[in-house]
Amino acid sequence: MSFDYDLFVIGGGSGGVRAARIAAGEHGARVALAEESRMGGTCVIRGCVPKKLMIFASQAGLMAEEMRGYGWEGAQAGRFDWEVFKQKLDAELTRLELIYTANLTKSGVEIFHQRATIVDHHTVALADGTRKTAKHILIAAGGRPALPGIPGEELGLISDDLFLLESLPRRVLLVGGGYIACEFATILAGLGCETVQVYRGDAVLRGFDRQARDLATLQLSEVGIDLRLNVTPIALERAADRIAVTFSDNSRDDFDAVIFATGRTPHTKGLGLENTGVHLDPNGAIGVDEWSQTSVPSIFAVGDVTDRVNLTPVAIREGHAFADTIFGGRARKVDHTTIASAVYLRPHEVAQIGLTEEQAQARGDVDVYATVFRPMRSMFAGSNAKVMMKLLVDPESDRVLGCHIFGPDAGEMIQLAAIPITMGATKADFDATMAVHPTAAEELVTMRQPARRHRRAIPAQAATA
Ligand SMILES: Cc1cc2nc3c(=O)[nH]c(=O)nc-3n(C[C@H](O)[C@H](O)[C@H](O)COP(=O)(O)OP(=O)(O)OC[C@H]3O[C@@H](n4cnc5c(N)ncnc54)[C@H](O)[C@@H]3O)c2cc1C
Ligand SMILES: NC(=O)c1ccc[n+]([C@@H]2O[C@H](COP(=O)([O-])OP(=O)(O)OC[C@H]3O[C@@H](n4cnc5c(N)ncnc54)[C@H](O)[C@@H]3O)[C@@H](O)[C@H]2O)c1
Repeated sequence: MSFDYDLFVIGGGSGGVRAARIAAGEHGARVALAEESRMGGTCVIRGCVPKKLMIFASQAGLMAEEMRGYGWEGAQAGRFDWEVFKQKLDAELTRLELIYTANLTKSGVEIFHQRATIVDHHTVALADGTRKTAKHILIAAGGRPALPGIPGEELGLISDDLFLLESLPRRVLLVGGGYIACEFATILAGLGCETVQVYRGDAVLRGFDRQARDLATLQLSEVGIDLRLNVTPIALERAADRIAVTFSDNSRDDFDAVIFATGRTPHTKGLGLENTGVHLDPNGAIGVDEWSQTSVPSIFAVGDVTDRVNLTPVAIREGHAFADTIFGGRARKVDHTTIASAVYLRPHEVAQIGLTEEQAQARGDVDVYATVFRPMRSMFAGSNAKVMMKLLVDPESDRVLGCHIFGPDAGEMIQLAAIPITMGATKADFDATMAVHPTAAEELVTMRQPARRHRRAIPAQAATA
């Protein structure tokens, strides 16, 4: 049977673009890609990139405060001009979008700037009504913000909207305690908005190491965010030009904007999957095996649409491995077990790789090398901000099971620590590494004594046997 293409990719985000570029450019496959919005997807257009630039923009106040502590009398952040920033941001995103498009075209990928849906195991329909056939279809449709399902939620915004605002809200509510809520609370407070964040749990960033979570929770309050824990909104109403919110503790408050950062769901709705028999997980994610293959042999899926680990480098790696395996004659799987990530808060970031202390303890014996201290730079300026470094070590093998950092540029630090940890480094390897002085990161190679040792309790019967 002959097909129009060897591969048709649905979605021009991190995973789709990489798969298409490698399949066509490196392995000579005939590839087409459909993107219904802007090329580059979530990361480039409404995620990692604009978010990180906003983080950089938001730290002027903290920097000025620190510099006053160094003797720069009267140092002030000045007035932030959202319009100026947004013009520059738009130009930068357009530049990146064009680079993504040009790289695909250079690799020989045919691009369709429209929505695609699946008709059958080898056929895709484009929004203009044309149909294309392909030996393989790759779904890289990403994820979408999920709303909590409360009355009046249509009055709220989602993270996508934040990059399009005409002006910044004076008083804003962020709902959620995950990556996006914490990063955007930090950004908006840093840019001068009166920021309230509500989270239904007792410490933000569930899933991270508890000690790091506690420090992050404290920091959010210390940078001026009104963080309210164990509470969640139950209804939104329009009140003149504001939004009135009722919370689970019966309190009420008014805001200029409410932003829901209550998780993301795989973007599988309306994709035509019912025409294929592709198996979906209960949360709507596309079920795939270790080769990113769905229950239909000709259809594959990578990235957030599979809800494995929803991070850009993971989507990219999955797309690349798929292209190498199917078109490059090089079978490659992605190891999802040890993946570093960072939450870009200010002044200190949260970064992690491997097991948390709680997970390591549940797994068995673990030695915890941890230190919490005031770093030289901010302490000199009079700040109480604390840094945490933690290594979790298996006492039997000496292997480092996890590393957690709360501190300035923790994301940069964890990237480097991730190399030896992914290679299987032991605590002795860390100890053998000469420190770089004076840095905060040197603590990672100078912690000699465990702060605590967790030992699995031996059941009484086994102990006496
Ligand atoms: C605010 C925010 C900040 C983030 N920050 C970070 C970060 O700092 N670091 C990090 O690693 N990750 C971050 N992420 C997560 C990261 O952006 C995603 O994990 C990553 O973009 C997933 O890539 P993907 O290829 O799976 O999907 P996407 O990048 O979402 O791409 C999917 C594309 O498919 C298109 N599409 C969907 N359906 C169709 C269709 N039927 N036809 C045609 N086109 C279609 C969409 O328009 C979209 O462009 C962030 C996410 C958000 C929302
Ligand atoms: N720095 C980064 O790498 C980065 C940044 C942003 C996003 N991301 C990726 O994007 C994903 C999505 O981010 P996110 O912050 O939206 O999701 P998340 O899963 O990290 O957090 C969702 C938050 O919303 C809360 N929540 C969920 N349903 C709720 C409800 N009904 N009512 C009240 N609260 C509710 C959860 O308790 C949680 O605190 C992340 O998991 C991550 O994979 C990564």
